[in-house]
Amino acid sequence: MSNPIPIINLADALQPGAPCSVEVAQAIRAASMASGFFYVRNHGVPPEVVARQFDLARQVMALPLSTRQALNVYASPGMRGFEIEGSQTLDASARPDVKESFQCGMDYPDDHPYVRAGYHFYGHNQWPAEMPELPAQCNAYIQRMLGLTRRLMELMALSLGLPENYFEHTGHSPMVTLRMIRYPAHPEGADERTFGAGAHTDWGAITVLAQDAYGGLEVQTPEGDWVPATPIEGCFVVNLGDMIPRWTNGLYHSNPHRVRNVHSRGMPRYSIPFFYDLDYLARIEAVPGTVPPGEQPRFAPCTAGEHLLQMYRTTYGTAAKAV
Ligand SMILES: O=C(O)CCC(=O)C(=O)O
Ligand SMILES: [Fe+2]
Repeated sequence: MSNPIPIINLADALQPGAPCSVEVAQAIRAASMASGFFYVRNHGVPPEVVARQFDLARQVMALPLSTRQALNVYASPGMRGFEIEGSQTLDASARPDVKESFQCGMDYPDDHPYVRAGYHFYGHNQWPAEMPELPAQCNAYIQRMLGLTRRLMELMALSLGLPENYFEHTGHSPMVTLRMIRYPAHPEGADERTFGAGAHTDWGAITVLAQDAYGGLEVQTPEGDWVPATPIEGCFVVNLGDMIPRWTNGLYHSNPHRVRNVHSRGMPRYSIPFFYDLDYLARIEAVPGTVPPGEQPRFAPCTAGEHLLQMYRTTYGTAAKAV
């Protein structure tokens, strides 16, 4: 089957005002109105940067269970640290996810107003002492991803007929999560309710996913079929999170996706999603031109922080409610 997820070439659209920005924005609009998934190629992040992050993912997930348990996400107000296998159930009708991960975000200083206010997601990272270089290495990758997602937000604004900088104010102190996931081989004899990551939509604004060569990610099309998001060398998979349909009154989609590590011949699969989830206080309500005259917006306005907190509580169960 041909791959229905389009590939968008960012080469001549990486800078504000770049000559191909409008054409690229149109391609983003088409993909966003379909499944909300597309690949980006020539995205400006060198292959060696991505390869190094995969090396780190393998190393960090190979740390002893005792380290991973001591630094588990529940010990951190912002859900930073290790997710032990079975912690998260992305699809409430399925079994707990067969995956484990390490997640980190931006370390805002103690005197940052959001840290002082105790906003969720502005807590500190939990770093394993065994890998002293990890904080700087992850931070460098986060900065790369931030540059790319900010540009994608500009192209998204253009795609909606808005000024390129329309969303700029929503990204001042963003919530971001860098996640390095290890999927063990799909358990033999597993039933149909078993997934590496159960069917879910992402919750934030934009996700940029690096995946290894095995595949296993599937995306639901608007018709309801599941299609593979086959790995393509040099490309990231980009998908929209639920904040974008809220922002576009349902014009753009954040489609369900899921993972089963069934193509790796028994090897673990690694993936590295980067979630760009906006400023905690960013208000999310239908942007101009998306609500037909005489109609009411389909979604109640909310802040990005409120929306995200609700989703964490739903999928991590009661333990996350305590944080
Ligand atoms: O591992 C993947 O390919 C996708 C992961 C994912 O969808 C997520 O973490 O939200
Ligand atoms: Fe996802």
